[in-house]
Amino acid sequence: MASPQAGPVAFKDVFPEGHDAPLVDPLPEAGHVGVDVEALPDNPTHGLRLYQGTWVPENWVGGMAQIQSGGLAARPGDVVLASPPKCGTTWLKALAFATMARAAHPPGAADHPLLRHSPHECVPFMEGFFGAGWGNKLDALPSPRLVSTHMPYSVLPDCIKRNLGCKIVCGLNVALCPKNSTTVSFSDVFELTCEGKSTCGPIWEHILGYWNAKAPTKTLVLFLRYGEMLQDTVSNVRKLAQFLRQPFSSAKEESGTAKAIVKLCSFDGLSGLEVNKTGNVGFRVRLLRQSFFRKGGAGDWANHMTPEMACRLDSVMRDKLHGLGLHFA
Ligand SMILES: Nc1ncnc2c1ncn2[C@@H]1O[C@H](COP(=O)(O)OS(=O)(=O)O)[C@@H](OP(=O)(O)O)[C@H]1O
Repeated sequence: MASPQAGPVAFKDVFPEGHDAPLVDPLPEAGHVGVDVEALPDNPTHGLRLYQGTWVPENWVGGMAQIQSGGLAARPGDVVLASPPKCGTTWLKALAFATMARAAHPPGAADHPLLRHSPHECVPFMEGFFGAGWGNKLDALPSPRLVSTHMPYSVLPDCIKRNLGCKIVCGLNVALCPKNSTTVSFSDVFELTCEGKSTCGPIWEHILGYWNAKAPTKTLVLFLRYGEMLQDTVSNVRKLAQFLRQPFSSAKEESGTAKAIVKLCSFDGLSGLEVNKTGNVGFRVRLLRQSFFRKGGAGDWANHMTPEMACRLDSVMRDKLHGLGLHFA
């Protein structure tokens, strides 16, 4: 079992060249991929393309294709955070990083990386890295690596799916309450979301892919649900630590360290930091705070959506995920 003392991830390993890396648009021209990419004609502003059955921003396609074509050599200890966009990725990144790196970076430390760097800097976004030509940086990271992706299971490379020790943590907000985050953050694309044309959608396919992968494959998949995490974050961090094979060693560690991790990664804690308001996430994002820390919590959808819209989206999700045993909040 990997011990936290083995020095799993540490900030310096993620960005070896430090925080001063220039802003790089991770999205080079996708056109060079050529195959299997169709324009989404009625949504030109969002620039989504259909890539292998998934709607993705044009500038992620190149990175995805590189990962699929052998760019990434998965290793047994790799941990992949796989969540649809706007479903709690930032929080999941912070919690997983703080948990895995707790030996190198105790969560209460005054110089903890998450106080100086965005969670998106601490956990590299795979397709963005490859798209920006930084794939070799992931190669250089020591095991166990912690990376993130918005790719659905169907698009993930086989080396991750078949690697006995690879672990996937899937953040699930939408399965319980799709109207909460995705469509609020992207409220102008409500209709398209209902049709499945949302970033890395159809969103139900994203959920189904990882959900169905749990049983038959050897890949280890853990689902964490945003709503449940809001209700009892400490228990979910305990579950996460166990899944990562870095369980808290004692009740004392659990009550101290786990609670410190939760505090460090809380919405109020992270969103108030200067780095998360104006900082550099390693790639170009306009309106940083609005993108990753808009409101937090559950239920804000009611301020952005009519009851009819909410009902429609619930009904679409219920219909698509029928029989999975996933309940709606
Ligand atoms: N620490 C913490 N705790 C609880 N909730 C948090 C946290 N950090 C981010 N968020 C909320 O997550 C929403 C953004 O989703 P993502 O992080 O998945 O966005 S992204 O895909 O990485 O762009 C977005 O939700 P909304 O505010 O409803 O838009 C964020 O507020």
